[in-house]
Parts: sequence; C-alpha cells; structure tokens
Amino acid sequence: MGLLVDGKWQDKWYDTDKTGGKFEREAARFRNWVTAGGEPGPRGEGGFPAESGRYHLYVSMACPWAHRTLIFRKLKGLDAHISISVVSPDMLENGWEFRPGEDAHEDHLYGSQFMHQIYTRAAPDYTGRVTVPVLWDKRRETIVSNESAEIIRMFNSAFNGLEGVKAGLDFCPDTLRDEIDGINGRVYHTINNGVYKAGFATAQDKYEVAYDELFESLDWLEDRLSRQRYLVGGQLTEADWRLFTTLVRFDAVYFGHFKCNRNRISDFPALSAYVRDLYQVPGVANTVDMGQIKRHYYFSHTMINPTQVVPKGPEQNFDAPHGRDRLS
Ligand SMILES: N[C@@H](CCC(=O)N[C@@H](CS)C(=O)NCC(=O)O)C(=O)O
Repeated sequence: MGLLVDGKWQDKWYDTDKTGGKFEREAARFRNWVTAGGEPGPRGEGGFPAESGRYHLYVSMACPWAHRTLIFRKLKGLDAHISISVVSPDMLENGWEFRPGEDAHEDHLYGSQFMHQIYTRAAPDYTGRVTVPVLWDKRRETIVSNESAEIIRMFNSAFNGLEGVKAGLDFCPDTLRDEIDGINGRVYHTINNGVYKAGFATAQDKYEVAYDELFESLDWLEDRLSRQRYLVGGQLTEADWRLFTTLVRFDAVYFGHFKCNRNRISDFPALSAYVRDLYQVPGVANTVDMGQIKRHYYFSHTMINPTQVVPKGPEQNFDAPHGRDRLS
C-alpha cells in the first residue's frame, strides 16, 4: 500500500495522524468524461468520443468502487466495446500489481508490472494514490477518469450509439436524478465510504462516529426497502448498484475486518433479500468474486490483520429466493 510522490512510488499507509485518527478519502484526480461525440463532459477536457475498442478498464474484483464499473459494463452490453485488465487481489508494498494467473490478468496494453506505472504513463510527475478503477484511452494513451461514480455515468449513456449497447436501459433517468443524487450522497458518506471510515480509523472516537452513522443509515434503508423493491422510483437505478457493492461485501469483510459489527446484513430481513434480488439480476453474479474480495482485504491490510490469515466463512447463499417481486 502506498502512493506516488512526484512520479516516485512510496510504500506508505494512509496518514491519519494529521486528521486525529480519522480516515479521509482523497478525491480522484483524473476527471475527464467520455461523451457520445467527444464534447467536454461536466468537468475536465473534451476529446474523448465514445468509440468501440478505444477504452480499457483497469479493475480489481475485490474493490467495491471498481465493482460498480464492472456491473455497468456488463448490464449495458459494453463488454465487446471496452476491454479490461484485472489486477491481483494482493495489494502490498507495491500497491496494485498485475500478476497473471488464476485470479488476475497481465496488463493487456503495456505489460506493466504495477498499476502505478499506468498512472505515471499518463502523468510522469503524478502525486497521489494509485486507485482502481481506471478508465484508459488507448488512442491518447492517458487516463480519462479514475472516479467510479463518473465512469458509471459515462457507461450509462455515452456509448448508447454503439452496436449492441442497451440504449434503452437507463440507470439514471433525468426525472429521477435529483432523488438518486440525494440517496447516493448519504449512502456514499455513511455506507460506501462509511465502512472504510470505521475500518481505517486509528482513534476510538472516530471509529465510533463512523459506526453509529453507518448503522443509522442501514436502519433507514431497512425501513425504506421493506416498503419498496428498489431505492428510487420503483425501478433499478444507479443508487441500487452503488449500495449493492458495499452490501454484498459486508458480512464477509466489513463486519469483522472493519469492525462494523452491530449487525450483519443477514440480520436485516429487507436488506438481505434486496442483496439477493440484485445479485440475481442476470450478469451480476459473475461480477462478484468472494474469494478475491476476502483475500484482498484480509491479506493486504497488514496493519489490521498482521497474520494475513483469511477467514473461511461466512457461509452465504445469494442464490436463495428473495421474494421481493411482491413489492414491484
Ligand atoms: N474515488 C475512487 C476511489 C477508488 C478507491 O479508493 N479504490 C481503492 C480500492 S477499493 C484503491 O485503489 N485504493 C488504493 C489506495 O488507496 O492506495 C472511486 O470511486 O473510483
């Protein structure tokens, strides 16, 4: 685990000293947008038109942020248009690595050994963390974006003109967008990033604040989802997929490893059925690799789990009936 400083790799854990033990996630630095015709997006520069075969996605199967992009790529029918390389689940002194084998790929574009080499290829003097997912432009040989929230919005709409892409499937319709953004805001701060705030806190009080906010939000969602099948508008939206990637990891990882242990998701009747409902959407199960998820967290975070022993459990069956059709 480390970061780049002026283009040089340094092996350093998150610095929580300057924030009194609180984990603060750094904002992503590459924020351009692929758009249908290459016009600039909401921020960043233009010149990234949606073209088949032009873009490459670097992901980890373990990472909940990268997982969002894998789900959108699959559901929108973008597999044939956007290629991918999967990094090894073990993120140690060199950060994310390419280690071709059962779990990971080589870097299909440049044969790099480390993900940080992709960042310095785009920006030789880059300073910051080296995160996945990364959307890479093969034509301009640079990073378009390393912000998953924005990559999924691009996948949702920018590529709709390409052959075989499910243009009619809209996970962020204009009419629901404000409500989706509202839900996303709370879910991001207290759940998606909330589990990390609990797990990476190095002071008791900072951990407890994150823990309380997390379970307050899970109680709120349990109530909401006991009355409606999906979070917003009676249909599957981006808000559901953003919540899903955290919930599906919760009992196996966040409950124990990140000390988010008031309850398991399996203790919440609505939330647990909701996770199964989303998991059973055709195409999604293949994006969930529980072996890599557990391996990554328990093996890579040596300051939390120095023995690097990976737990065998829990037993989970996301294929069990969810019974949520009645809420549609
Ligand atoms: N804002 C980013 C966050 C991505 C992120 O933090 N990914 C984690 C993996 S789960 C990572 O690569 N961490 C490496 C690090 O922080 O050094 C996004 O949503 O795309």
